[in-house]
Amino acid sequence: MFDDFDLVDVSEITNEILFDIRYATDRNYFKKRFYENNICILRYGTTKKLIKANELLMNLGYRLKVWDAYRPLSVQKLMWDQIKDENFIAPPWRGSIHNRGAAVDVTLVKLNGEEVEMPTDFDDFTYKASIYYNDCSANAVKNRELLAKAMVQSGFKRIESEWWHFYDDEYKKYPIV
Ligand SMILES: C[C@@H](N)C(=O)N[C@H](C)C(=O)O
Ligand SMILES: [Zn+2]
Repeated sequence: MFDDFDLVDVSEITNEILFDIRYATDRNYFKKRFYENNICILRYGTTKKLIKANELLMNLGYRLKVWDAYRPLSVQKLMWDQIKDENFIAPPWRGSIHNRGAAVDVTLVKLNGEEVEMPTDFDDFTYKASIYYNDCSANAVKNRELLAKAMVQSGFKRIESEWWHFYDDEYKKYPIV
């Protein structure tokens, strides 16, 4: 039906994953709406991996909630202009894996959608967002690592500076669009 390269609306492929695309609202670090539509777009190849991670988590009583997925390069430029810190935002001349439709910002919720405790909220651009930050509750660390284990088992990689950010380990086959 789809080719791995196709950019798809993930909600048309699965209804098991929740979406709260923060940049389609002003509930984000920038307090600004960047996207016109509240749609989660990813490469189909990446979507299949996300669905696998969600299945693993559903077996444990959780599911994924997506905060960000494909991001146009024009938005990357606007964000870079305000942050200019490569720990937290990819510079537009290199491009983000979000711009390839192969990175996703996700958190864990219970099956009924109830939030679970995590070390920080989305886009906390401080050391508290690091995957090595443990000066928070043991429950928050446990939930962060549960999320990461399911994502990594499904073909994603982590970055050190943001616990919610995961990228498809085959991202290089997808160009920036
Ligand atoms: C802006 C932030 N949510 C983000 O996505 N940062 C990563 C590193 C990126 O820009 O690729
Ligand atoms: Zn991200």
